[in-house]
Amino acid sequence: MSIRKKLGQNFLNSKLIAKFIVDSAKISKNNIVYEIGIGKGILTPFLCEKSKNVISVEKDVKLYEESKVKFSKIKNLKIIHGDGFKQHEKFDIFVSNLPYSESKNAIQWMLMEKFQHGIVMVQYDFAKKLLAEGNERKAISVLAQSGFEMKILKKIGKENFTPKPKIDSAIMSFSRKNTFSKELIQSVNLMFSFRRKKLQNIGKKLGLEIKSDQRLEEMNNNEIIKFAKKIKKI
Ligand SMILES: C[S@@+](CC[C@H](N)C(=O)[O-])C[C@H]1O[C@@H](n2cnc3c(N)ncnc32)[C@H](O)[C@@H]1O
Repeated sequence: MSIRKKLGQNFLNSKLIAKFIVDSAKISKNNIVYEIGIGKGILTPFLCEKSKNVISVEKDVKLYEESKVKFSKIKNLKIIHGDGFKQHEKFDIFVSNLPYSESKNAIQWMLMEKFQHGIVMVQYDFAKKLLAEGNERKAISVLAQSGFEMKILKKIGKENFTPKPKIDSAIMSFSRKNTFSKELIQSVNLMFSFRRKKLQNIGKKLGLEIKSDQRLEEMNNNEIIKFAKKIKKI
């Protein structure tokens, strides 16, 4: 697979949309903003104008080097070469046009972090999956809905990216409700791997005695998280 595909390098080509993203992030002069994937840097200078500091991480060494040169005069910007999901930086607001190849990981990472709100671009279909209800829910929908208040702010046509991807995107807002541990996230994923099973059968598989013939798909998000906390202990 090419680096471009592996790292989800479809760059936003509209300054108007970049400004919309930055305005939606409701940044003030005492905020530290964290960006994953500086790319060609369409968001970054606008983020720097509004905030106290911006930390931007880029995995592609070529793009990292280019942006170091391009933005050498911006004093409140720190650019890091590496994996944005493996840094230990403190920040208030998360902003990213996410590499699509990492959407699910990114949401799981966001759930474990402590920031209050974020603006994130994802593929439109993935945004719909995050907001899915009832039977349509996946583990990631239950997790994201339990951790964040989420909204699609704007659908963005694929023509606004270079190179043009196959599908449209969506700008989403995320407001923190809960933070989750890695173990809890794993238990919810585990429960969904037994999707059609009754709770007592899921329990049996895990060596737990649970007296309930309720099925996962009949449970609301709170009930699923409560059950996941119970099995997390094993
Ligand atoms: C969809 S592009 C967005 C780039 C730019 N922010 C924009 O809006 O045009 C995703 C960027 O994330 C970078 N990237 C992919 N995975 C990454 C990771 N794990 N950590 C940091 N950067 C990553 C890619 O190299 C690419 O520059």
